[in-house]
Amino acid sequence: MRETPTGTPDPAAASATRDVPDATLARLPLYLRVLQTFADAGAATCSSVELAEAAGVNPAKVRKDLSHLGSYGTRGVGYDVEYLQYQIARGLGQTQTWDVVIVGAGNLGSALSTYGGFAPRGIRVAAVLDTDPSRVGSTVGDVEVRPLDVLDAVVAEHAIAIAVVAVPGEAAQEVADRLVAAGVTSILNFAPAVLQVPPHVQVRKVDLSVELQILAYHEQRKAETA
Ligand SMILES: NC(=O)c1ccc[n+]([C@@H]2O[C@H](COP(=O)([O-])OP(=O)(O)OC[C@H]3O[C@@H](n4cnc5c(N)ncnc54)[C@H](O)[C@@H]3O)[C@@H](O)[C@H]2O)c1
Repeated sequence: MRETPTGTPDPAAASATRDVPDATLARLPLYLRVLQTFADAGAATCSSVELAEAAGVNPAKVRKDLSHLGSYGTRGVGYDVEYLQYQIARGLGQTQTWDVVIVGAGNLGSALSTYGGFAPRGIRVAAVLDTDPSRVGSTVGDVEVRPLDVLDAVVAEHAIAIAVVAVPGEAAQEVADRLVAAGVTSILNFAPAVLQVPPHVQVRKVDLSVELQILAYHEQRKAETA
């Protein structure tokens, strides 16, 4: 069981995201940001319409998204802002700290490990590993780059379930195999490779070039219709 930042086991957090669709999960951080602006403005409650307008989502979708977290609001009153913030944070696993390991301490791995935006969301880079002896022993952010050989020990020591793959495409499958063997069950893959993993392991692939290509496509369409 992972622990909350205060060290208290949080069983509710472990089950909070069960059965929540990915599309809903992707909108929850947006709601969280909007709710923080409401809280900063001193609002104790908000309606689904207010939340929807501020988030740029339709109100029915907001209500459906929040119902996945067991949050239905109160008729005529709306949602309690503070409690909804807690429920969403719990749904996103942010009431607990998740230690992750980054494999590959090159341009991308280094940038990710020094990024300050993970910690507020309950993600801590516990280890950065690389096979290049010239990188091992250097420091990225607060973390010393260690050899890939310590993977098993690092995963066991920090009870790591989540890993980031930031190695060249040709090394990605071998790294994934080692991660799975070490006990990692979730992989965020940046490498240009389709990873083969057992069914109990979840892989999410990030490809910024695809995102840029989509924007380029829309720009081209705009230019064509102009
Ligand atoms: N998906 C995206 O949007 C996106 C964006 C940028 C880069 N990338 C990909 O991310 C990966 C990293 O890119 P980069 O620019 O940081 O490359 P890089 O060459 O700077 O870094 C790669 C690092 O991986 C290490 N490495 C190689 N084999 C290894 C292994 N078996 N185990 C552990 N470490 C190993 C290397 O020593 C190096 O430090 C590449 O596959 C690249 O194509 C993806």
